[in-house]
Amino acid sequence: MNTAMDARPPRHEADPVLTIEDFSVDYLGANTTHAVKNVSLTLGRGEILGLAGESGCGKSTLAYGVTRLLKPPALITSGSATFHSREGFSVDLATLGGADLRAFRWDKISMVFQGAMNSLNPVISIQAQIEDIFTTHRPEMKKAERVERCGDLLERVGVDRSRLKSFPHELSGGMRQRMMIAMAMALDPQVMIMDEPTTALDVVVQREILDEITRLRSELGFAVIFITHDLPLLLEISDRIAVMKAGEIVELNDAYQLYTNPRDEYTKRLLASFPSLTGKRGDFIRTGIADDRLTETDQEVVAS
Ligand SMILES: Nc1ncnc2c1ncn2[C@@H]1O[C@H](COP(=O)(O)OP(=O)(O)OP(=O)(O)O)[C@@H](O)[C@H]1O
Repeated sequence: MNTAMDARPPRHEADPVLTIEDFSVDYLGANTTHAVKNVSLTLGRGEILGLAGESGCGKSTLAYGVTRLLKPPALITSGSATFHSREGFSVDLATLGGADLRAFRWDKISMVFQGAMNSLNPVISIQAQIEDIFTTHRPEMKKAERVERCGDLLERVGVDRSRLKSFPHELSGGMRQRMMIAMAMALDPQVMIMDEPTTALDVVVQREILDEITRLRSELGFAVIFITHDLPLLLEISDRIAVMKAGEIVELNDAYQLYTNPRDEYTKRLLASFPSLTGKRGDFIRTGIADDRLTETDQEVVAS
């Protein structure tokens, strides 16, 4: 029976923060690659959307394309990406150029890329590197406030503020990646795109950072596009998951629905390729994070 609740559009449609429509990207050359083909999706405000799919299916190209970071031979051949600000305005990212686009990227949409922690400048202190974001984007901010904010940011991601004086080589990989996440959050963006942000880290550190991301998302309300080929990880942290294959989204659904009732053959194969997902359901719920997605019957299965 349809209730008033059922009639309501899903949250991501009712309150979108990013709308991607018919987005296509080619890499031009003797053998042109159609890396992203007519992708449409809507990211809801505060939502974690997982983007899964095997290596080379176009996940990163989509992320770089949407944020206009692609360089030739990449060419956006169709579509648009529109950001809907919580302040009430919408902007087609294609209409932004140069300084506007750079400002927009830190301010409204920020990114954490795989291996980004290795691109930190080794001879500049952590403080100076974070402070630089404020000096550039918030020039009116006073020095004392900048330093205070740098310390707050580090603490937000679980790094002691005394580390501000350290240099990148003095921090562990996990700490450096936390610092990248802190930097991406510096200007309170409404969307964060994370491309394999924890892949290079050991599983314990990876787990800590993922918990941190989900906690901060609840606290600060930003939306995340989380890209990885690690489907079990996505099932734990995502509200919805889009599965990509050969440049196209073949399935997009609520994470739990996708896990329990995959519709596309490729999604089924992807799920089956992770042994831990084919065992008892308790194997999949590696932490308590996803417990609230389970029905009572599922809870009994996990408990037994
Ligand atoms: N600079 C480039 N020039 C030509 N082709 C490219 C370039 N970068 C990526 N491609 C191709 O575009 C397709 C999509 O690649 P992309 O890196 O977006 O996939 P991905 O799903 O993010 O992979 P991974 O998980 O390995 O990062 C692949 O066929 C890849 O070979």
